[in-house]
Parts: sequence; C-alpha cells; structure tokens
Amino acid sequence: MASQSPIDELNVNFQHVFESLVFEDIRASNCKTSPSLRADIQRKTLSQLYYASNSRTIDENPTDSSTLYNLHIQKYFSIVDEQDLSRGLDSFSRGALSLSSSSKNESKQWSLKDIRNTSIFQELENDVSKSSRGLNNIPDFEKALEFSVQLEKNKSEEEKSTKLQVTKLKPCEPEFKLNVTLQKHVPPYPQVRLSSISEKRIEGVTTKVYPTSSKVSPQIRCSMSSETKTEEIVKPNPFRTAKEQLIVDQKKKNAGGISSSTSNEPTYGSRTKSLGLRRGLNSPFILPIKDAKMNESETNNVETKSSGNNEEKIIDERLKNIEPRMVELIENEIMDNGSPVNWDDIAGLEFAKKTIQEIVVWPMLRPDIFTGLRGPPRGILLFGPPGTGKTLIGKCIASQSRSTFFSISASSLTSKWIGEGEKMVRALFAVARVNQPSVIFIDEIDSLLSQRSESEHESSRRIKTEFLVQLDGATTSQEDRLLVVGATNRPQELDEAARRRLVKRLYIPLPEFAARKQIIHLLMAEQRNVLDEDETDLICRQTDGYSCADMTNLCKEAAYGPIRSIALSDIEHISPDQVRPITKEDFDAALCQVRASVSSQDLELYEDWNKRYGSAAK
Ligand SMILES: Nc1ncnc2c1ncn2[C@@H]1O[C@H](COP(=O)(O)OP(=O)(O)OP(=O)(O)O)[C@@H](O)[C@H]1O
Ligand SMILES: [Mg+2]
Repeated sequence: MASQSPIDELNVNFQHVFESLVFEDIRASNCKTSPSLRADIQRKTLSQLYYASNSRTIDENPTDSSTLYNLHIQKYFSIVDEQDLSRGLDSFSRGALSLSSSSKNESKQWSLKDIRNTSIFQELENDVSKSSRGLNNIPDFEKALEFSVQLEKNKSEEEKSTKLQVTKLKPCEPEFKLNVTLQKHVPPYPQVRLSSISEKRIEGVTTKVYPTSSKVSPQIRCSMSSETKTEEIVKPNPFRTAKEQLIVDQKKKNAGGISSSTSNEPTYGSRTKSLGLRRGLNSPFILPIKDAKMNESETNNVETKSSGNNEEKIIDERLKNIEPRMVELIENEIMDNGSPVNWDDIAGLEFAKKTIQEIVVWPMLRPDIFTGLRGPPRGILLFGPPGTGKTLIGKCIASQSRSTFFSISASSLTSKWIGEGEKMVRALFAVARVNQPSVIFIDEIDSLLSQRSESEHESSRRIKTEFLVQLDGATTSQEDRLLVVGATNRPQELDEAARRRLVKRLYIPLPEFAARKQIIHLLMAEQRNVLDEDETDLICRQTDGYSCADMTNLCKEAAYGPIRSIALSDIEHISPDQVRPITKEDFDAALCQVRASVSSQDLELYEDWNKRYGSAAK
C-alpha cells in the first residue's frame, strides 16, 4: 500500500485529532446542534487548515489542501446561508457585511484569532516573509489556547512527514503576536467576504513584521512580530470578538468625553475611602461605599479649608503617608472601654499595681509634672506564669488611664500580604500618636517580638524591626505620650532589643496567701456561702501554688456543689434562693477536680528571669 502522502496523513490526523480534541469541549457542552457553533467549528477548521497548509513543509500538494478547504468551505457556507434558522444562520440574506463585520456567530472561543501557538508560528517564522503591501492586522491576540496543535517537522528531510502531536499546554502569553493580513481573496481559497474591510486604524494595535517567503499563498500572509514595533495602517478585523468590540466601543465612548466618574451615582470602591480622615473615637462609622455628598456631610471634626468653590480636607499631618485602609483597621482595634475593671478587682500584685499607676495614670493626670526625666517610660513588660492577671491589668489600664487604649494582638498586625505587617505597625503608632495619650497593650508580645533568628520568615522580621524603630527609633519624640504594655508568659523568648525598650519589666507572680484569700472573698461575695475565716484560711493553705485563674476555677467548681446536690427532677422548679449555700465540703470536692496549673520548674524559670531582667519589687 503506497505510503500516505504527508498531506493525506496530515489531513487524516489533523482532521481527526483536531476535530476530536480541540472541539471536544463543544461536544461536551452538547451544543453541536446550534448552527452558530457548528459554523464556528467549520471556521476554526478552515483557519487551522489555512495556517497549517501555509507552512511550506506540508503544502506539497496544494490541490489536496484546497480540496479539503472546499469541502469545509461548502460545509461552512451551507450552515451560514441556510435560511432555516434551526439549521443555519441565514446570514446571507442579511448581507455579507453583517456576517463579516459582526461577531454574531462567533463565540470568543473559536474566533479566527484563537489560532495561536508560538511553536506553529515559530515554524512559520523561517518561511514567512514580509508581505508586499500594508498589513491588515487583527488586534493583538490574547492568551494561547489550552490545547494547541503542535506541528513538529521531522528533522530528516527525506521522510517529509509531519507528525501531529497534540499537547496540552498551559495558557501562555504568546511570545509572538500573529498579525494576519487578509487581502482580497482569489479562488480557490475560501471566499471570506472581505467587502466590509476598509482601511482603518485600530488604536493601540502595533504590528510587527517578519519577512514572508514568496511561496506563502498570496491570499493569506502571516507575518510574525519581531522586536521592532511599527505602527501600520490596520484594517478592522472582520473576526472581532465581542470583547474586542467592547474595547473599541468603550474607546469611542471615552473619546466622546462621557466620564462616568463625574456622575453622582454611588461610587463603589473606586473612591479613596473617607475613613482615612481623622475621626474622633466616637464618630459614627462611615461606610466606605457612599456617594460623594454623604461623605462630605458626615465626616466630622475634619478641618475643611474652603478655598473658592472646592473644599480641601486636611488629613492629620501624621496620617499623611498612612493608607486610609490601614487607619481604619487600626481604629477597629481600639478597645472601646469595655466592662470597666478597677484596681481593687485585682487581688494582690500590690507592687505591680503601684508601679503601673505611677507610670500610666499619674502622668496622664498631671502631664505638667511628669516631663523630662520624670517622663513616663515608653514600655512596660508584664511577665509571669499564666493566669496571674497580666491581661487583667491591661484591661484595668484601659478603664482607669483615661487614654486611648489599643488592644493589639500579633494576629492583628500580621497579614497575608507581604509588606502589610510593617505598614500596620507604622499605622498603629501613627494613629496612637494622633490619639495620644495612648496605651498600646500587646498581649502575648513574645509572639510578635521573639528572638530574631536566621531561620525566621522575612515578613515577621520586618514587623519586628518596624516595631523596634517605632518603639524607640529616630522618628519617635520623647514628648509623645505613648505607652506600650506587653504581656507574656514566655519572657525568655523576647528579643533583647525589645527587652531593652520595655524599660519596666514587672514580674506578675503567683498569688500569695493573702491574694488567694482576696480572690476567694471577691468571688464568694457574689454567691451564698457559709465559709468562715478558718475554713477560708484552710482553703488558702491547701491552694499554695495555685494561680489566680486556678483559684477562679476552684471557686466556680465549688459553686457547682449545691447544684449537684439537687435532684434532677427538682431542677426545673426550684427557685434560686432554695439552692443551698456553698460550704467547705464543696471546696474539698472541688480541690479534687482543680489542680495547680503552674509547675515548680516553670516557676523557677520565671524567678530566674526576674532576678536577671526584672524590675525587682522594693
Ligand atoms: N490578680 C487577680 N485577681 C483576680 N482575678 C484574677 C487575677 N489574675 C487573674 N485573675 C483571674 O484569672 C483570669 C485570667 O487572668 P488573665 O487573663 O489576666 O491571666 P494572664 O496572666 O493574662 O494569663 P495568660 O498569661 O495565660 O494570658 C481572669 O479572668 C481573672 O478572672
Ligand atoms: Mg493573658
């Protein structure tokens, strides 16, 4: 059996592979009955065949390829000209103009311009030569298709066979942009109705020209892009996709000067949010999505300088280079004064409480006395075992210091976007300066300012550095009334530069006997109980080594004693004062349930660290 000629082989493979593969999604989407898509399929095949047959290597036998063209072109026009709309597009009667200029029957997927694969045109690149006349371009092409038919020429000339290899490629930007010149057609090539094409420039389309070989069919010349961009007169591409049409229409519309931004309808997200303007703590929340008028009226305590007819807003100097979005985020972190905590609610910790009052409360009350050397330190560190009241002290400062209280956690400063973390830190300190006197309470500060190491992530390192600079760097002035209070139960993990900046390092130890007794009195005051002094002392002796949180849990467990002694059936009807009071026995039962949560080894660690770095109690 004579071996198949390259063109037969190509046609068979090409036809089969191409149709089966590249069109499989059409079949999959079960749209084969729709005439416009069937027309697309034919158009696609045609254009593929055009370019495949234009590569000199396979165009051995032009009659075969033109037979193939004619076969497909008959199919194509039979669909396109069919009057019955269920079977065809009846486009003929609407005139070639509508067909060739509109993209009615062209889906974005299958338009001519989709024939894209740099490897095909790299092949062509050697063969195609500069077209003799001005190029008709079709706008730059978009991404290459997922599938592309990769024509690979066998190296050995004698085989002259061209294997089709379909490979699945990732969508890729074509390194080469194909500019197709569609010139007056001459049979037997398909009569693509070109009457509508007129010399017109499509803005923004640049053409690049490659030499095309003389053998390439005079009707279609492919010219490859080259490094030099040249502007050429371009003809409108009859195969313009809806997207391109939209681009061109928009360009025309914009050229008409109708700019939507001056209209008064609400602008969603396109305006810079007015939230970046300086707002008081209690100003109403301004929705970022508002029309311009609403924002003008609502932004409060923003100085406006009316110069002539346009009002200018003066954003606080110190927030100038901070992104409004950041300011909004930080302002959301400001702890509105939640449930107030008094110093008396905190059992024990007399030394820590006195020091903090010295540093935080008095300077806020008498800034005239506490200046210069007496100026309050910038940073305090509260360290100690878990459950000893560090966070409680933070809450107490928030309610007692009458300053702007920022409760910041590591998570509120870290962001998934690179570079956002340090911006957040900068925004935090800028907003705190604007709202000073301010207290920035950072719980579990060790997670933010742990020892810097080689292996740590770049972004967390940058956040730390920004923090250290803001805490005590070139930009900070001594007059700023800012206080950073850090709480941690892992002081040994703190970075030494941070440790240096947290001048006062207060050890929050486990509660002593008296503190434990105070916690029991504080908590039992709200419940009916029959504990006497001796029993209370006994309980305090039995809870040596318990933290305040452990004492709290013990009292909660003991309070369940009387409830557990009620029969389930009565629980529904019993009134609160029928519940018996809490007794010593309930505490004995609770002591079996609630143990100390801090081990003696841990305790030694804290004691050591306190001896080395702590501000020892007098
Ligand atoms: N000194 C205290 N006086 C009264 N109650 C306390 C005291 N310390 C802690 N508590 C009780 O223990 C609970 C936990 O306290 P807090 O959150 O301050 O502990 P912490 O030191 O922050 O612990 P951690 O280090 O685990 O964060 C508080 O809600 C409070 O009820
Ligand atoms: Mg805490």
